[in-house]
Amino acid sequence: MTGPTAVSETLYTSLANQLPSFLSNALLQCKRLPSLPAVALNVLEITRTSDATLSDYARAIEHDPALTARVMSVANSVHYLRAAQPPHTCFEATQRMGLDVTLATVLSFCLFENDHSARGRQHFWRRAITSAVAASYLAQQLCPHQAGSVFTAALLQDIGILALQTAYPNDAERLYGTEQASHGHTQQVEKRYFGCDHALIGAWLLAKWGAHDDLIRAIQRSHEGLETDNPSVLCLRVSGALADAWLSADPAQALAGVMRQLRTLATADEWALAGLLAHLEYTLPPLMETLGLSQPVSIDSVRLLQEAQQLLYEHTLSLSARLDAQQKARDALLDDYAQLEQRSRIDPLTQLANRAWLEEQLRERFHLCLSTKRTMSVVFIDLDHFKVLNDRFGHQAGDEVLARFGKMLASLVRVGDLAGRYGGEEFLVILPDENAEGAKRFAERITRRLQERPMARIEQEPLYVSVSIGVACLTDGGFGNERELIDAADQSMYFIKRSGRGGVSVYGQ
Ligand SMILES: Nc1nc2c(ncn2[C@@H]2O[C@H](COP(=O)(O)OP(=O)(O)OP(=O)(O)O)[C@@H](O)[C@H]2O)c(=O)[nH]1
Repeated sequence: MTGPTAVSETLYTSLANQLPSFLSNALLQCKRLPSLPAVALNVLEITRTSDATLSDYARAIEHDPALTARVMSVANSVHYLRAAQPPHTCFEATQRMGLDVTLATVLSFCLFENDHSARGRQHFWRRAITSAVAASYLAQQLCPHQAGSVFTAALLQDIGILALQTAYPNDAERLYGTEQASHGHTQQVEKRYFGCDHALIGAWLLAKWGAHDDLIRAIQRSHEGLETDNPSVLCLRVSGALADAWLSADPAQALAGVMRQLRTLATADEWALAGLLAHLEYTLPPLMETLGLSQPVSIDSVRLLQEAQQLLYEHTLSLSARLDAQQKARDALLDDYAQLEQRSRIDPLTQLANRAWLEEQLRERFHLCLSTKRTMSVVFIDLDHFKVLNDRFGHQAGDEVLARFGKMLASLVRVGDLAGRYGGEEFLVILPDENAEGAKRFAERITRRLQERPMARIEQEPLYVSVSIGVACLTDGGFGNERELIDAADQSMYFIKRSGRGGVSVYGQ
């Protein structure tokens, strides 16, 4: 068995270095800092050996006559007096009490004797006992060989609070007097006050006593999340939350919170909560009484679990309603976004693609054609004498013509083509996989349609318009980019303008 000297000096130094210096000074100078006699440390060591027997504990305890007397008197108390005869030896006493009670008695005697007065201490010790009982029960299910060491770690996990209460007695009531403050809240307050929380201080204190590294590390990391592969660490971390729930003013609500956390764990099925709660209900009251602690309100474990399950169920329902609402809001946002995006591509007057979308699409398709060795044509359309039209019939009539022309153009293109308004009275059509001849036929269809159909009626009279069209095909020009392709179609269109308007010209022909 390793003794106090086996503790790693490096670990103690590293923990001491993590403490803010004002705090380590205050703790080191504090004359009443909790301490554990060698006999208690020996008992702690025994908890680590999975094959330890009760007689190992009895032998260790017997080294200290005062401690032995205390253990015998607890064993003699009414709750353990099952045998007619009072126990005569420390072994009989430990046998009668069982391992957990023996350990709790030893540690409470060494750390708390005659010191249960302050309200914070009462709460502290009740939480320690409750988590220890819970942790040991859980360990019996998940890692039975480590049940003893898990019990001790849980019992001592908040020993840092005791150190802080002793070193800062004037602040203790303010910091720890509110029994209903959550453990998480206490940690935050400690960090604000002292620059670290009690888990680090507890680990440091245990290292100072010479406790084993495993115990020190378990306590140092006792506030970390539940995601761990180590079952004994998990039992310890869950035990604190369970103790808080058990001692809370609203145990069902608090337990529902713990159950929510447990549900996220892979081992979710293994948490035999009903058994655990029943164990707490029957074990804690006599144990608290034995250790001289006032009783918290008695709890019916079956009802507690039912209420917590109901709350959990209600929480799940409201959560799924919230998720539904969020999903709907998200869908609506996506719809809005899609509509906005669509609108940002459309020219409002003609309902065709706008110039920005035309240019983006042309750029993409141009490069796609080059890389896949396919072709495409563009058709550049400019309405003739539009200024005259506007001047004669008004801007509104001009708008009507543009809108009607847009509709007509849309009716002529095929799926995959893209028709858009390039500028005021200029339009552009992209025809994928179309050669110059095909694009020319398409352009002539436009001019024919305009001869057949008026684009407006002014005072019942039909108004016909003509267009000048330039066509350019990708394969006919050795174009370096999409801009050059548009310029070529534009040039061809101007050729028609110069030749008198109303016709089609193909680039390069
Ligand atoms: N009603 C209306 N007119 C527009 C719109 N955008 C541009 N225009 C007008 O279209 C006319 C274009 O005039 P010009 O560029 O001289 O061309 P044009 O009169 O068609 O002459 P050619 O192209 O040479 O046949 C201008 O008077 C612009 O004000 C619009 O959205 N609505």
